[in-house]
Amino acid sequence: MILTVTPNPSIDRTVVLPGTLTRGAVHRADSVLFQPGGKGVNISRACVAAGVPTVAVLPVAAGDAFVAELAQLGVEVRPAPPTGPMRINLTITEPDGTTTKINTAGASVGRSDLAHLAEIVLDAAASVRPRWVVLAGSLPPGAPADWYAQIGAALRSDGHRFAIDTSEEPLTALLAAGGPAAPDLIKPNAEELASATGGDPVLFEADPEAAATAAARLVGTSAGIVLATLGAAGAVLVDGEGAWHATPPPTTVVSTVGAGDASLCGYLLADIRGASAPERLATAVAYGAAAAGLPGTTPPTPTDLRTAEVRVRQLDILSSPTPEGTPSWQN
Ligand SMILES: O=P(O)(O)OC[C@@]1(O)O[C@H](CO)[C@@H](O)[C@@H]1O
Repeated sequence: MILTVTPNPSIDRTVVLPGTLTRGAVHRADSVLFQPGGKGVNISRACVAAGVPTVAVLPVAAGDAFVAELAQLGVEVRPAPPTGPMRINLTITEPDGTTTKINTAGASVGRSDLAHLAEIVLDAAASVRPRWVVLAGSLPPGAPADWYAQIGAALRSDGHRFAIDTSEEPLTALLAAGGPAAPDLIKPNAEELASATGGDPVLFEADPEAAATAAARLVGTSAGIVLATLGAAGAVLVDGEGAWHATPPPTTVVSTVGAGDASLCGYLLADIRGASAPERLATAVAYGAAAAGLPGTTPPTPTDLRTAEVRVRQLDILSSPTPEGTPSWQN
């Protein structure tokens, strides 16, 4: 069972262009997709496709078509306030896989809405006893940047393991909080890793060792495990035992939307079945690559995966011991 929390869900509208996007020009679309979106929602959808039970907590009215559509896809939703209009996020894809995304802000929340959302998350976690709670995506306007840190600390004190995929201020606030609010797992992309560690995202995608070295600085202080996705360069995994890099199979990219969510989901699914760290990373990368090969925000199913073609290698970035003989991030 994986419990996902998406405080700022979206309807993902994807416009598929037959050619290259030109700023200022009029285009005619090949097709248009409308899909339920938001990072936690995408993870719940991938769980269902893999046959793993999931519950998705999100601010939405119980009678909303969004909930009905997710129910039809097999995702059980625990609705929470506020129930303002669901935001619509726009994706434009080009035939070569170039993906342009414009995300809107979402409905504003007040203090009591957030308290109610937190209560629903904690109640859901207490009733379904998930193997993982995933807190994912941006926070809606009006939410304090440290909302994830607050809910993370509450989940931790109730004995839950939680993973986080977020960006900008909520990520900064979470990493700064540390202590009981430190997540068991974070899944930054190259840009988020760079913003958290002061590095260069272009360098991280070109040099996975550099990405892993930066990620290692967060392990043990800001997070238990870092799974950093690096686009076409695959992903690196750094935990208390070591560091690994995995490259994806050759992939014809259709839409990169949700590839990071799929990677995180793949990692968690492999973790639940007791896989080793390199296997967890391989599954994450297979899921991310499969998602990138699918249109719009379409989560992969197990039949889309080419896990055997993922190449994993151990990185020796953690092998230089401190004088006491333990890697510095474990001190
Ligand atoms: O604005 P956020 O919350 O950061 O991201 C939202 C979003 O881009 O994330 C998913 C892909 O990861 C999409 O389904 C959705 O539109």
